[in-house]
Amino acid sequence: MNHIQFENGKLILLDQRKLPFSEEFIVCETAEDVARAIKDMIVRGAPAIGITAAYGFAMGIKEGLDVDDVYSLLLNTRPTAVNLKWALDRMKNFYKKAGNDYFKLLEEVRKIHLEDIEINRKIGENGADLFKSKVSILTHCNAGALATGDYGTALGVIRSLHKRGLIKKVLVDETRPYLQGARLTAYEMVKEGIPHFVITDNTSGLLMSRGEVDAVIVGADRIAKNGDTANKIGTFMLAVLANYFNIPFYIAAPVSTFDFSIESGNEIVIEERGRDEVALINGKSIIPEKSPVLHFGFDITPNELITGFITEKGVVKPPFDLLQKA
Ligand SMILES: CSC[C@@H](O)[C@@H](O)C(=O)COP(=O)(O)O
Repeated sequence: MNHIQFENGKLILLDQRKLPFSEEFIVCETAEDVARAIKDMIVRGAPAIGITAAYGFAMGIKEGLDVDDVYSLLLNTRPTAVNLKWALDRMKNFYKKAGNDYFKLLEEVRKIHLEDIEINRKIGENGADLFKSKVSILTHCNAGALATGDYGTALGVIRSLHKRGLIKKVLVDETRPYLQGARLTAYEMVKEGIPHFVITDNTSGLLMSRGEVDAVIVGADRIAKNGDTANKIGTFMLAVLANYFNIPFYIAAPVSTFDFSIESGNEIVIEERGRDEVALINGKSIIPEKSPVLHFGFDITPNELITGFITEKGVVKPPFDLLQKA
């Protein structure tokens, strides 16, 4: 998937707001453009925004911006996904050693980008090892190639399972209101020829009660030291349902999504977004003009509802000692 490309000093991003109906690209020429692209969700998904911000950092330094200014410009775009801070911290530390040598900075960004793809393949294989027969997997939001450097985390596991001939079907939550599932995950499933059904967000209980779901696998935006996990709004409800029906519930995420500086999910800032995303469908209001909305982008799933964390270092549970070793 060529959704994040860097050519001749410009960052070219596939405009994910337009998918699946048109594949249009946006060209970012400055760090400011990159920050806007993250804020406006032209690119989204925790690892993908980290990679994008790292390109923006290198571009900002080339423009002659102050290092702290470019760091905070990019960091203040979206609050919940910790991969953004992880990538910017790595770039800032690298800058301290390499100085403003743009080509060296760019090399480091490409490293981050390629490493992420490699990590996702490992996550995919580690996750696929959990299953020995054909399974139906339910997923929420888009934790796919589009949300990462490529291949995906939760969808990485699904891709690896599919290669092994072990996917019966993927149940794709539409993921209101931004419809990352209906628009983006379904788009990836079609491209890969993976059998799937798009379902409304309120269908999972019925399917679980009928034995139609063997496991739930989703991505994450930030995982606290105790395993509490922030992911797309609606993830928590799925975890509660899965627990009720005794269905394994997995988080698939790279080590860069773990935030060992916070003890629990209470410390995670949850993004709140504008009214229009909830109130409008295709530009038309579906609610009374006077109704306000509550629109949280993410929720926190408590660690006790999570069967395991599928990472590039293996499938783990808290305490995450193994992940904290270099
Ligand atoms: C591998 S992506 C993991 C998460 O970032 C994903 O599940 C998610 O919640 C994305 O939210 P988004 O608001 O689309 O950026």
